[in-house]
Amino acid sequence: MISKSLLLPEPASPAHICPFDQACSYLEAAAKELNLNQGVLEILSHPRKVVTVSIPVKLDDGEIRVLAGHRVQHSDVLGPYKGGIRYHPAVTLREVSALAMLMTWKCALLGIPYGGGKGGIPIDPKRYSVGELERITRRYISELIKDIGPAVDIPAPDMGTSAREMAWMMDTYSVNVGHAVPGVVTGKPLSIGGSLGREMATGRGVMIIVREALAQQGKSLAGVRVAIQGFGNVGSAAAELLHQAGAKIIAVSTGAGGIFSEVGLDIPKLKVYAAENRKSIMGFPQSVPISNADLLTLPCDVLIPAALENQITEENVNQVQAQIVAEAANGPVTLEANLVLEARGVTVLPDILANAGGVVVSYLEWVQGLSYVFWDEERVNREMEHLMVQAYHRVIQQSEVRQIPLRLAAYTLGVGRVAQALTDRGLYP
Ligand SMILES: NC(=O)C1=CN([C@@H]2O[C@H](COP(=O)(O)OP(=O)(O)OC[C@H]3O[C@@H](n4cnc5c(N)ncnc54)[C@H](O)[C@@H]3O)[C@@H](O)[C@H]2O)C=CC1
Ligand SMILES: O=C(O)CCC(=O)C(=O)O
Repeated sequence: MISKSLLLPEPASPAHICPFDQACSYLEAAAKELNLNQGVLEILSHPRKVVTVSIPVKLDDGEIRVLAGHRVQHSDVLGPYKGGIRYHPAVTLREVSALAMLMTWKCALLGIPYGGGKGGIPIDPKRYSVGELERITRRYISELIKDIGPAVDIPAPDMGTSAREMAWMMDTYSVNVGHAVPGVVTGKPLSIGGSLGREMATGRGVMIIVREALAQQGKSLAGVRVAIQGFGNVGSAAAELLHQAGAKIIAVSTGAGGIFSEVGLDIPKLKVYAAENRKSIMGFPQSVPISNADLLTLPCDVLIPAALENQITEENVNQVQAQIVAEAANGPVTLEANLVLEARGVTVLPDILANAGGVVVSYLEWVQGLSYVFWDEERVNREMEHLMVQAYHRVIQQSEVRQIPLRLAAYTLGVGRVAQALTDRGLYP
């Protein structure tokens, strides 16, 4: 039995589904399948570095508040730590640590030369003004100056952050070191070295993986009924591209609830509606309201959770009707629910594969920045699609050869690659 993590506080209560314990369980299953050395497993079970900083911020009304900012660096065996920064009230050190570990396997699975990291601040960004968010972001990055950098640790957007925050981060880092360093973050605006295609990349990757999974069942995207939880960066891009490919998006949601249409939602119009209504989708013409809970159990072909972790659990898994669950979010299906879905023959496309389009285009952005040559969007999308499709087929092959489910197949590929590199490098002597 491994000691989970010496570096992290215990979860709040035994009943709480701890994302870090879940991530360790998946790692242990992969280690068992690979017959991995116990010492290697022990190393991979621990984040290499855990940083928590205080972020004092003066709010617009003069109040001083001190926030916590986390950055967890799980592994840099294959290259610089890589992963997004999340602004959400539910952020905890254990959640960020789990997400950092997932990034390590994701980058390894996709064959891109990065380790895994993740950061987060437990705030609801909707409750702060733009000025307050800028001050919070700049102070957070100032506190992390020595821990990040284009060859060290490269943040990117995650829930609650976007190109805007990446620009503030790039500027703060650059001012601190005395010269412009665009490569310190990815997911930046185009004006400072961002890549065409990054904004839609995670959703595009989800569409590609769903398309490949359907093709394997002899089906196409045309007419397939899809329900999507979360209509942010990932959910809305996936919805748009699936809609373009002929799928029928029957339901989408945000944290405030969802909307349903039996004939399918007009996604381009919905995107305009949400942009005009401060991201709210409620009241969209020719739709009826639906709760987030009901969305997950709708009769549909493909279910895409694209918001938070732990959305499909032991409690609701038996009501899930989709034949394909594509994990656009990180960790939306719990360990127990995953077992139930697998036993029922539902195809679960695991997060480290299904949502890897974002980090792949982050990598392409970094490559373009380092080479000072920028590509057109068609090339970015083509290169990303190539890497995603290759990874999909590697996972399918691993699953068939070892007779294991797709998640375990993906994990064995990611974990196996890192373990090999760790051993070749000499186990961090
Ligand atoms: N942005 C990226 O490039 C990547 C994001 N992801 C994952 O995708 C997921 C979504 O991220 P983004 O789209 O970037 O975030 P976002 O902040 O752009 O959008 C999040 C969406 O989820 C909704 N939401 C929040 N709480 C909810 C709840 N309790 N129930 C239902 N919906 C809720 C929000 O209203 C919003 O529509 C996260 O799990 C993230 O880690 C994964 C890979 C890359
Ligand atoms: O683009 C990146 O570097 C990371 C995206 C991310 O945080 C994720 O894949 O979960």
